[in-house]
Amino acid sequence: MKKISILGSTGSIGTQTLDVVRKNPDKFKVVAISANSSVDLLLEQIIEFKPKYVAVYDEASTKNLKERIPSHINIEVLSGMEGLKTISSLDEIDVLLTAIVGMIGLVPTLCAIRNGKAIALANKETLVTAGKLVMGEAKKYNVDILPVDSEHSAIFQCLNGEKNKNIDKIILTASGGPFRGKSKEELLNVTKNEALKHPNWSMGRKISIDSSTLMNKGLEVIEAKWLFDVDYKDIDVVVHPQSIIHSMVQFNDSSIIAQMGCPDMRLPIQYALTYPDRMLNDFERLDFAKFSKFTFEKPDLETFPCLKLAFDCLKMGGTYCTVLNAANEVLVNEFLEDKIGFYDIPYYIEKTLQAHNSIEDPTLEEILEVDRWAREYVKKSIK
Ligand SMILES: NC(=O)C1=CN([C@@H]2O[C@H](COP(=O)(O)OP(=O)(O)OC[C@H]3O[C@@H](n4cnc5c(N)ncnc54)[C@H](OP(=O)(O)O)[C@@H]3O)[C@@H](O)[C@H]2O)C=CC1
Ligand SMILES: CC(=O)[C@@H](O)[C@H](O)COP(=O)(O)O
Ligand SMILES: [Mn+2]
Repeated sequence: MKKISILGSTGSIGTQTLDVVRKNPDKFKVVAISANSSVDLLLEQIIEFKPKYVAVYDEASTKNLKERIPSHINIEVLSGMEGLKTISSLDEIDVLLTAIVGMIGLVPTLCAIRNGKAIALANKETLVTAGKLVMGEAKKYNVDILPVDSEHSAIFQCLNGEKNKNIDKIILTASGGPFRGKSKEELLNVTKNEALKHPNWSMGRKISIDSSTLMNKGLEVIEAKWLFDVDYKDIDVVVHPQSIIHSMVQFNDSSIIAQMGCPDMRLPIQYALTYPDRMLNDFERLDFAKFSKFTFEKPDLETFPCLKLAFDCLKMGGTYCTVLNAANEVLVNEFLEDKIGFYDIPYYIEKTLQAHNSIEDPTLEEILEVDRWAREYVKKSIK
């Protein structure tokens, strides 16, 4: 029985994780759940999964939840960052599944690692903002970081039984998002509702906007660099609009191994929880006869500058990726609130990067400070 704590149980990845648990009650037990403020859904999850702990980040929502939990239910209710850290490092858990969105997941993830907990990592922003630090701590504490992101799970599966040094390159597939094939002129005035319509995946709002700008692929390039210890020059991005090949690895003998499947995040979630085993499930099987073609294209870096900015940040190193991530989090939020346009996202990210004095080998405190600086700089710039 694997005992799980979930950061962000109410979101897209969180609820799909609970679905995997629901189907396998003899294999998994949810010990702790958490959210920012989705009290109604937390209450339903508490009643169904009977966790021992719940952490709510938002203070008013914590109070609201406490008042509504039926008196016969025995559960410890925690609050704020301390609550997230506590449920990430509980003695009774085996794995922390990070389904929280944004770099707010960094500190609790580090806390879990330092307490020897395996990490099933969906929260890519944690590795984007502090990849070197997180992977260094994972090595020091001998902790597995098991990828949940579909592309990284695919690469992880392709590398199963292989030695990393034989990698020629990693080929990350991208759907191209809802605006694939459009020109810059056509995208100048797109709305958030258009940007939220991902062609193949149903996901949370932040990652959906990131997919529409191709920043998601940029964040994934950075995530891949840290997870698989490869140089940015050895990571290629190819647009594959069908999202059936989830990513590939080319080895030094020219052989390419790909991982495929129907687009369903429950598979990489399940694999991260059962690794190194596989587990029978009833998920849809891929029917090749249904596909008249699999297609591949080069990403359009002119129309989607965010992907190039991510490569540039990896190349420059230091704290540039921290700034990229922080600026992007603020700007995506502003776009979702209709306060800025689609192309303001790359414009203000670039402006913030240009104003940044990078720090080599930053400590956690320096990363948090750079993150704070970048957020403030962006907010002042767009006023
Ligand atoms: N969705 C997907 O298919 C994929 C997602 N990912 C990555 O997984 C992560 C989660 O994405 P997704 O599930 O789509 O996001 P959602 O927006 O659907 O869910 C986010 C979750 O995080 C919680 N949360 C947000 N802020 C806080 C906070 N301050 N404290 C505690 N909890 C918080 C939310 O709680 P509340 O409900 O209260 O707001 C919610 O449970 C992201 O990093 C994303 O990039 C990676 C691959 C695929
Ligand atoms: C499901 C998943 O892992 C997402 O990150 C997805 O890959 C988004 O698709 P694109 O960013 O390729 O549009
Ligand atoms: Mn992905």
